[in-house]
Amino acid sequence: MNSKKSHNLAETIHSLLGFKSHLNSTWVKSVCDIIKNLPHEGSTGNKCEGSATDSSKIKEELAPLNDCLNQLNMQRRQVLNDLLDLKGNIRVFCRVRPFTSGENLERLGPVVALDTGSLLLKLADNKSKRYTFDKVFHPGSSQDGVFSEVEPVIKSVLDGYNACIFAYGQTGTGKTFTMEGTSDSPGIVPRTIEALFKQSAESNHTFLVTFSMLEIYLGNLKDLLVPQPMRPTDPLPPCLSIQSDPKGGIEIENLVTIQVSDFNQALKLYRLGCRLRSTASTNSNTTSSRSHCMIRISITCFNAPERRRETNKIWLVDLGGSERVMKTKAWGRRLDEGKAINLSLSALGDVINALQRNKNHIPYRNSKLTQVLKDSLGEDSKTLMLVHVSPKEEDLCETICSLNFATRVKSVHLGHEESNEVRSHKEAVMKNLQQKIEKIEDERQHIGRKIKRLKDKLEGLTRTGLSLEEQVQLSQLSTEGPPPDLDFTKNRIGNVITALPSQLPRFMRSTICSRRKSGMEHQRSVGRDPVHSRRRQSSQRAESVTFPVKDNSECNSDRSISRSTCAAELNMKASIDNDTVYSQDISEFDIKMVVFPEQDISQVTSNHQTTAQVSHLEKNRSRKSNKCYSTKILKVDQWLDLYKSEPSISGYAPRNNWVLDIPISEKKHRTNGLKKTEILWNEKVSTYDFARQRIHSKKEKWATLEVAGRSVSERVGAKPLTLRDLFVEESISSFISPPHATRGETTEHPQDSLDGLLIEDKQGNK
Ligand SMILES: Nc1ncnc2c1ncn2[C@@H]1O[C@H](COP(=O)(O)OP(=O)(O)OP(=O)(O)O)[C@@H](O)[C@H]1O
Repeated sequence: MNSKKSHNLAETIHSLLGFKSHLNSTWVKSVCDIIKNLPHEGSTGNKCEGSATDSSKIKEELAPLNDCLNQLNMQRRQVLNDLLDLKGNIRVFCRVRPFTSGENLERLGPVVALDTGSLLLKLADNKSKRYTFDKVFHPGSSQDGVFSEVEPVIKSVLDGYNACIFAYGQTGTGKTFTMEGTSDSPGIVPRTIEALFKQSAESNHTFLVTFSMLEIYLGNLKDLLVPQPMRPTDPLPPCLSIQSDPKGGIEIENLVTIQVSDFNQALKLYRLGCRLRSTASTNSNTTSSRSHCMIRISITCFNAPERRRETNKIWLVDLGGSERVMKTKAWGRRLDEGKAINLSLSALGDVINALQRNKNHIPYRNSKLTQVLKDSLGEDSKTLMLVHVSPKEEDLCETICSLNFATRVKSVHLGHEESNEVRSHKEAVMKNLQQKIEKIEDERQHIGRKIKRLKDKLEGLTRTGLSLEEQVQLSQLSTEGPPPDLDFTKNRIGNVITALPSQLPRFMRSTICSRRKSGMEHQRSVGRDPVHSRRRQSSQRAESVTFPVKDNSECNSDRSISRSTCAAELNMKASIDNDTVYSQDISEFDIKMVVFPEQDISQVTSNHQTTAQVSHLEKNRSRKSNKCYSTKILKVDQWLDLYKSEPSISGYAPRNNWVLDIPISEKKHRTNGLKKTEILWNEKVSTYDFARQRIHSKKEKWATLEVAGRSVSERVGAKPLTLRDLFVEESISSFISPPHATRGETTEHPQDSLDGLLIEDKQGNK
């Protein structure tokens, strides 16, 4: 059965729903079950008897092996969980950044790493304070070393647990280095993706892995996999809103979720997403992250009862840098960003602290960050917080703040300091568990290899059951009703807004005031000049405010009011204050309010709906009460097709010519025989690597070079780029996204005018 047939079949089954009274969701489920168990085309008909006997023999051999593997999986899950329980479901690590070039290496810093679990902070007057964590990574620690401590959590994710890994710390202390890393030393995100795929391949199950990436900038959620408009006439991407289901599961409406089949695909998506992150130059970091960057990897596995959940997820979060605004002397937009980051970080601290203390009330609703992570923090989720500190004397205050935050987060240990005896007993038990895990792992691998060999043999003889995709379709059909409309190719950005809610019951859909219209949509419906309509709305500038609302609905949504700046407009205004590389900051400037189901139904009734329509709504509501919001999963091609006819992908600047500001000076140099030009873009250095791309001829200058405007990332005279071009262009050779500037670099040829800017090609032609 190919996927097309399955899709049609799914549609056909669904179209029969409601025709007769017995054709209800239970009926759909039983039909689906029958289909799942049907023999396949290849396995019937004129198959020779010999191969049938062979395959039944192989199946006979496979059955006990699979049972055994499942047993081992279950054992491993149990032992690993015991180990993590002992270690603590919320663990806090501390990483001390080494001195970087340009910093005064002669003076010793105040942070002294004592052993693998504690560090000493030297304070004034010969005083010092000792801090203890689950693990301390010294300045010389490697990315490998860090990841080895993270790996058990990844295993837990494959076992069906939700997890969250955070990088916390003052700006410039190495959070992005730890999470993203560099080409030579990849960080936690690429390693996690790699480990997930590697371990899932070794498992006897098939996993459906999806990738999403968003950032929380100034309190607003922004999809990092959606190219963002830079011109006022560009359509706006759909608004993201947080939905919660009765079981406490969190889903983000409209968040692009892409099915990834291997490490390379996921990594390419990650790197494209990294390009869209809001970064800016601050006193502390030339490429400071001004937002929380969140990567969500979801895993679905059917028919694996030993897993904790059928679908679970891991969030990898590079938090915005905490900062003391007094010190950074930030003002204007930088100040707003700093405040928004600090507010949400303290909300995160409150949540983790409340979880650690088993409090009845967990204040998830105090920030978007904690709302998004609600189902991945606490309960049986695994949480890792990596707190980063600077080795510098002048950062002592920030270091104390970060260490106090970390101590607060692991507060469960406070006041319950274990005696040496208890600790050594615990360590012995953990060691024992660790050895057990290793033994089970060896056995698993041995049996896994046997199973693989047999399966390969079997595959040559007969086709296996339904593909994962078919399983997903059938599963969605049997649990939620309508199959997801995967035909996105005809939908464009604006249409997605309308396409998505059409599959939700009315009460789940956003109201007029909750929906942000795309530029095009707005133009169409209001018939006004989009520039004017936007400007009218963009007068607000603030961070998101969330009001806790008592939720007595079966399917509550967080009711929030978001206001923020219209970046498209701000980009147009040349202000030195607005130099955040926020290519996508087209955030909401209207009031967003997600209406509760009951309220919505009563509204509909009062709007003279027929009884039949209301009962249809009710039916939908009860169907959706099992699962409030179903994620639409796109294949990479479907996602690329969504934006295939974009004239230019303004949000994603090509990797090696990252131009988002007015160049003020440039320098040229030669590295390994390759000519490079580095241009200082208003405190931000972009590297042009001519070995990789020859696009920098005179004709192909960026608009920024010719127009004395700001933040126009559009090439003049060059072929317009599509998302597909950029996706294909991404090479896996390096992990790092935009070229990271080296601090303290000076320029050789300062120049104030754009006219004199010369770009060299590989041959050195000007
Ligand atoms: N462990 C490390 N080893 C080597 N270099 C490091 C390490 N940690 C950080 N760095 C370097 O320090 C600089 C700042 O690091 P990074 O940008 O990761 O900080 P950050 O905490 O993410 O800052 P922000 O919050 O402003 O984004 C980078 O040049 C990075 O390469």
